[in-house]
Amino acid sequence: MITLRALTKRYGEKTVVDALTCDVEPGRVTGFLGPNGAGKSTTMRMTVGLDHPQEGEALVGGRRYAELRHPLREVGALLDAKALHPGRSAGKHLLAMARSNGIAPGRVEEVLATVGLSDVAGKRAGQFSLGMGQRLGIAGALLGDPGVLLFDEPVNGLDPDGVRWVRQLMRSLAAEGRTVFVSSHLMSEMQLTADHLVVIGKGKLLADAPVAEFIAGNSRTTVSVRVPAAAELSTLDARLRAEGGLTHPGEAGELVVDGVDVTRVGDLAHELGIRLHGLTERTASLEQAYMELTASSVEYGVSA
Ligand SMILES: Nc1ncnc2c1ncn2[C@@H]1O[C@H](COP(=O)(O)OP(=O)(O)OP(=O)(O)O)[C@@H](O)[C@H]1O
Repeated sequence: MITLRALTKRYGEKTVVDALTCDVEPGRVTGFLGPNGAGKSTTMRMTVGLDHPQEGEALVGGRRYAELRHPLREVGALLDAKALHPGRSAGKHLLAMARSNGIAPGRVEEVLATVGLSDVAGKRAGQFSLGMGQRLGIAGALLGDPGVLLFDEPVNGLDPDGVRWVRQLMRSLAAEGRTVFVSSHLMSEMQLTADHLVVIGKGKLLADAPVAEFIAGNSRTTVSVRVPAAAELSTLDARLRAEGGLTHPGEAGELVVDGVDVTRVGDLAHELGIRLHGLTERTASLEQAYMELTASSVEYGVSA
């Protein structure tokens, strides 16, 4: 479990993490979302003792990072996959990490196998592709078999196969009861990977909710209806508006209805004797819900 309590970080005049309070629970994948510069990496860095808050605290299993006796055995993190000694082999890099943290050297082979790098263990990290570097960073996070894991943009630079592999890894780590906190800008991927979301904007908490609840609470479900006869379409349109629905033309002659649920649209068409060629409920994606919520928190956006 990660506990953030009024966590606050300022750089000069700028507050980049602003009284952030939330719990990141074990046994599920928690996605950490927010526009560029929202303060995600800074929050993660403070959780693993690489940055220090001016106020508040970030706790791992109830303790500050500095108080953990064997930090890597309690919390693993992939923060900057490029922060490697380029001349050192993958195996030696992990062995050095194991030695300085009281982790059995045999664990190195295990994590190399987990991330699919066993065959290149002797290769210098500087010759690794972006994807291989990410895998090595993930191996480092897993080395101490910790109960809490943080991954900052783990799928950055990975091919589709690698992206799927990361998704399955995150899910299985959570299924083992670990705390998995992962930041990403890939909303479609987060929708598949995360159970729960923490969303921040300009350092402040914007949402802390299960994925389905977040989507439902920050977007609208619409109904798309297809009526082949133009006269019948306008009759149905008028009736839907009379019911308080908002309508507008969609793609390929469809009518998009907001504010009347799908069963009511079907029943009304039936009552009016109108023939339908399509009736579909359209649920918003995580991306749409996220854009809706964060629209006013985008720091580096291009104004329209
Ligand atoms: N060492 C530093 N000195 C000054 N400002 C910093 C420092 N580190 C981060 N910042 C600023 O803090 C803010 C938050 O940065 P952070 O990297 O935590 O955001 P992020 O949400 O991870 O963004 P991204 O999605 O772009 O990675 C940014 O405005 C950044 O410029």
